[in-house]
Amino acid sequence: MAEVTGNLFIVSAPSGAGKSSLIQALLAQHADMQVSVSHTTRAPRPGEQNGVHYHFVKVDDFKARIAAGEFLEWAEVFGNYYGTSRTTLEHTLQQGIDVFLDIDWQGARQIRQQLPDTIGIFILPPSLSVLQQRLQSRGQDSADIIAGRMSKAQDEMSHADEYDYLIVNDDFQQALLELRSIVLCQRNRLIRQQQRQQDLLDQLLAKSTD
Ligand SMILES: Nc1ncnc2c1ncn2[C@@H]1O[C@H](COP(=O)(O)OP(=O)(O)OP(=O)(O)O)[C@@H](O)[C@H]1O
Ligand SMILES: Nc1nc2c(ncn2[C@@H]2O[C@H](COP(=O)(O)O)[C@@H](O)[C@H]2O)c(=O)[nH]1
Repeated sequence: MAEVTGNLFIVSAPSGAGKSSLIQALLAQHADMQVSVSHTTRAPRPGEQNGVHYHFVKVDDFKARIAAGEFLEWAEVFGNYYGTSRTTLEHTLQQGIDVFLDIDWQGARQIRQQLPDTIGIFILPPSLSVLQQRLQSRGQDSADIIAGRMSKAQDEMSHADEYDYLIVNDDFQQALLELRSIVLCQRNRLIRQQQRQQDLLDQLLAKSTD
């Protein structure tokens, strides 16, 4: 039996809609899934650890990695660079591990062009005022940064129709249940599909040796 590769899930949302919280809550229930740790030129927030939340790098370092083709996707978001390491992601998927990318719509487009089987999930806030309250109550960004992120929220949401699934994150537990259902259904589908392909291959090989 051939090895089953992992599923790749992209989760996007306007800043503060709750995508990181939802992914972390799902991973707490499924230790066999992982979230990709991006590189960023953004300064760490209080409590953020290098290599855990992000790989924090300088702009020159990030640009050198772009030039070396290290990123499967990268984008400038809210004035900082963010990118996904190609080799780390490929290695994790090859081990059969499902991976989440917490990335913006620009990165999602780049991934879809290269890996069309990727499953895209877009998280919507119940309203813009709730989004603003969440950014404020998170208590990690200045008023200026929150204003900048709010000004980009509608632009990010205008790309929601490029994704396979939409989840409105109003009640957190309900949204988590929806995310979990999508992920588990897709996982079962991929396992069945890969098993069918393997069965077909086995039959062809058996015939050719008859
Ligand atoms: N359903 C919910 N109800 C109330 N608060 C929520 C809900 N979902 C998330 N939050 C809170 O909203 C804040 C923003 O959530 P989170 O950091 O997960 O957003 P995000 O989409 O990952 O943002 P960013 O793109 O800026 O990283 C956090 O303080 C989180 O605890
Ligand atoms: N295209 C990419 N976007 C990314 C990546 N990592 C994070 N992000 C997105 O940036 C914003 C801001 O994140 P924050 O941690 O500063 O709040 C958010 O929309 C993330 O999804 C990436 O590797 N590529």
